[in-house]
Amino acid sequence: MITQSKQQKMEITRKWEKHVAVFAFPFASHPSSQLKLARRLASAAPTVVFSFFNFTKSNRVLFAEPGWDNILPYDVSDGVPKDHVFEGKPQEDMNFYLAVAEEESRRGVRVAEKDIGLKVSCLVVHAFFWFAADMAEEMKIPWVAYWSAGACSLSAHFYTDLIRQKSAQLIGSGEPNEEIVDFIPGLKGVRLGDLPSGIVLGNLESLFAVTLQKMARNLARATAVPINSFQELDPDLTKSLSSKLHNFLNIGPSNLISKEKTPQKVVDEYSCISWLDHQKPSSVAYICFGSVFTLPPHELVELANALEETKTPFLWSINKDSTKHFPNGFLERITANGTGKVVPWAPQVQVLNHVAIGVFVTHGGWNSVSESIGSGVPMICRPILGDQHINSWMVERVWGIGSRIEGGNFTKRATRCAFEQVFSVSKNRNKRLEALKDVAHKAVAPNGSSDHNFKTLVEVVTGVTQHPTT
Ligand SMILES: O=c1ccn([C@@H]2O[C@H](COP(=O)(O)OP(=O)(O)O[C@H]3O[C@H](CO)[C@@H](O)[C@H](O)[C@H]3O)[C@@H](O)[C@H]2O)c(=O)[nH]1
Repeated sequence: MITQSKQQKMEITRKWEKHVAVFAFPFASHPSSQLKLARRLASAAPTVVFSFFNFTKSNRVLFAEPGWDNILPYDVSDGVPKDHVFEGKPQEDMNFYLAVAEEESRRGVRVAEKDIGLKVSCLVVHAFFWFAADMAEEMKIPWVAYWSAGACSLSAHFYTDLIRQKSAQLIGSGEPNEEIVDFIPGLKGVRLGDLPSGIVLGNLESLFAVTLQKMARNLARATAVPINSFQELDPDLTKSLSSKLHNFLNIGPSNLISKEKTPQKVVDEYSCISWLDHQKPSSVAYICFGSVFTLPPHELVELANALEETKTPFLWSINKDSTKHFPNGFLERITANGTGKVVPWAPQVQVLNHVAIGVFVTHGGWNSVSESIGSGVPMICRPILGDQHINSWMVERVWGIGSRIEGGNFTKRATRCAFEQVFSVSKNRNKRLEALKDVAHKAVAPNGSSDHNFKTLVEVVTGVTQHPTT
């Protein structure tokens, strides 16, 4: 069902020159990443109206702040049958939405076109929604497939068919995780086990894996494929994908885009910044596994024990429910001696930019990796799912700006080693990290590579020509 807010009804009465539909992938940090993109586009083209399709709950949070007259939120159904009881199966909620996403999107477009009185002239959708290729063709308009992560994961998915075909021989022998794949352009030497699940390992029949394979097969039909990265980070991958896709455009990282273009209020409800103000420079481990993931309880215990034993000051963003797995008395002890702070949410970008942070312990979600690079903070990665494995491989093996936890899981010994290593290096700062941070900032600055690519994207989406920034 598609709904409208009161404010929306008022905005609809305005006269717009064009109408662009944005389909968010309504899980984890994807809607917020796609709204950032919509805001950049909306501010570059103020006479164009954007209808933004997302779940009700997420729209309510994302659109709590007013100020974006030309982005109108539309709520879509989550596809979950009435009275359904969730059993905690993997990707259960995602599968319900994937089953209805095309129907909801088509219905959404009809409703928004009627409301606004203007046909949609471009589809800007999460790349997962490959069905938009058919919609755009029928509507004779451009399909812009947005990849909210890095070139490494997109590349791995793009070559799914080739990897499956070539790795059939590899998989038969020994431990498949360890097999080296040397035929993906720009990803030489990666192990099968470092590729996102659903390509050759994991459940290849799942709706999500099938969706990603269809995305890969259809992506060359897109008019543009913008990604949330900067081309200097992955020149070889960018070259390879640019030769296969139309307008493959690195337009990020979005966390460094100037505040005027995507303003957002910084909320520090749990006083993380003032706590960090009292810590020594480069001394604190910031721990966070993204917006949805949690560690298995036994690893959470190992990590907590290692923090206490090494007396490493830490700020840990973790959902309240998971804190019940902490070792006995852990919270009381760290609060009493002041070595740590545990919060259900932290203003991560501001935290990472704080001088007290020495390392980021992360799951390797793309936004977290980008934010760490943008702040020049080294990472200890413990990937959990999806692209996090390949992102973490890049962090350690290609960019040299962090390490993966030895053995893939937190143990007291592996965590101690990782802390010792990272804190000894950070005394004279990782030079590679400093260089990447600098390049990332230059890419999004006026006339930088990402700024330039974004102007091309604005022209594709809105038809409005963007001039070089003076
Ligand atoms: O206390 C917190 C926790 C998270 N965040 C923010 O939440 C986002 C988390 O994003 P990300 O690191 O990408 O993790 P996920 O939310 O897990 O993101 C999903 O989407 C990403 C982009 O496609 C993928 O790379 C991930 O694997 C996938 O899980 C970041 O912007 C963080 O700054 C906060 O601000 N405060």
